[in-house]
Amino acid sequence: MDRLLTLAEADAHTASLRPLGTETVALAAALGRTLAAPISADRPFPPYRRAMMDGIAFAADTLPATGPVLFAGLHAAGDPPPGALPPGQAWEIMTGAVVPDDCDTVVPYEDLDSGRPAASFKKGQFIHDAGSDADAGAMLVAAGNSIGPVEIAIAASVGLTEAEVFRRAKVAILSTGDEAVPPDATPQPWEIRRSNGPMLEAMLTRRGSPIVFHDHAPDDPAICGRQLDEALASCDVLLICGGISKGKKDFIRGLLEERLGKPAFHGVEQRPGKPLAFWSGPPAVFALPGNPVSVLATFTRHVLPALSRLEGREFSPPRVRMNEVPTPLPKFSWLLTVATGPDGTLLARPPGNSGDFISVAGSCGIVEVPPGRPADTFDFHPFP
Ligand SMILES: Nc1nc2c(c(=O)[nH]1)N[C@H]1C(S)=C(S)[C@@H](COP(=O)(O)OP(=O)(O)OC[C@H]3O[C@@H](n4cnc5c(N)ncnc54)[C@H](O)[C@@H]3O)O[C@H]1N2
Ligand code: MOO
Repeated sequence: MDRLLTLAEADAHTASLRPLGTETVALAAALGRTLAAPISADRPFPPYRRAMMDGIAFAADTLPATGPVLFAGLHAAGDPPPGALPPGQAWEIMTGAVVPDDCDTVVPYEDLDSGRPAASFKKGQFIHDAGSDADAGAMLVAAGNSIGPVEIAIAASVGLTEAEVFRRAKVAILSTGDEAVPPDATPQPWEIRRSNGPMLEAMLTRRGSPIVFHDHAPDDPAICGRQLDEALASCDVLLICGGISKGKKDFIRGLLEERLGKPAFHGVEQRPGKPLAFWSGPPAVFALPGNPVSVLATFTRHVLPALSRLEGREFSPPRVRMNEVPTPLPKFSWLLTVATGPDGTLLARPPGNSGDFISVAGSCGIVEVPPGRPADTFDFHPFP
């Protein structure tokens, strides 16, 4: 490890990462991606005066003072505008139909009384005016926004079948350690089953990252070196877990230095996750400290924002309040695992130590507790 960096100093290094580029994909495949070109209105929204209720449409000033209103006919959604409405009469109109130019009011069926509008209606009611949501040519969604279901709806409504989006970062995972055997193996009493790889794969899958390589390296530098070469050749971001601290078998830094030179940093004033190392690449490499809660916390705090940046979107953590204000550590930032409490506030869910991932079951993210002095609000980094 080198001089320990503060979180802000570490962030300054990962801030050097730049978006990988853009591509055009089918609209359905754009879900979860970042928009690279704005979506603009091809016509006004709504494109015509839209009836908002099933009922009748008429010109309020022409209605006879008493008696039932005569219906001129039925005007449904999808019908072109009808001819002129005879004065004093009304169309039966359906939700989504064009309100004819010579009508100014819609009254729902349930507000009719003896065949005429109950007195309480207001002229102009239940009409969604053309262009009242957006003018033709207006930008509806700016580049840089995440594409969710609403953005898909907007894109479809302006006639897009494809979207220009930022490329996804291709991720490789290499976990390490002779003691960590596959989940389907029966471990010896001195062994454990691997959990870091499956956890990282789950996090990445949740956020839609393509995983192009996933393997486990033994504590053998020659074999591990070959695996590193294969991983580095296939990915935009390599995640290694374990083998990055001070142990006699922690040779990950040396192997990476042979290939990529000195790391941008190795060691951050944070708990858990102090031995985190980063090479800016390409490919960018994060060597995550092997303890499972360290992997969880460093991936969430450092890798997720870096993946967002490579994919064209800056992540800014929301500020949150905690159910109980945590006592800060004297010198290190605390990456504190939290869960959502029954009243919606965040509850601390700290592990016993950074090997204790059982205690953090049910957590939903980490809050960053700055060192030294107590705070009221905290940056929140949710899990994907
Ligand atoms: N002399 C020092 N020793 C340690 C320091 C230090 O500063 N000086 N830092 C400690 C901290 S903090 C951490 S975190 C760990 C990180 O060490 P490594 O990145 O080298 O990780 P490993 O030693 O390989 O493993 C640590 C721990 O995690 C378990 N592990 C590893 N891989 C997996 C996996 N795929 N699934 C589940 N569990 C895994 C491993 O068995 C170890 O128990 O170093 C401290 N030591
Ligand atoms: O800080 Mo290490 O990441 O706790 O065990």
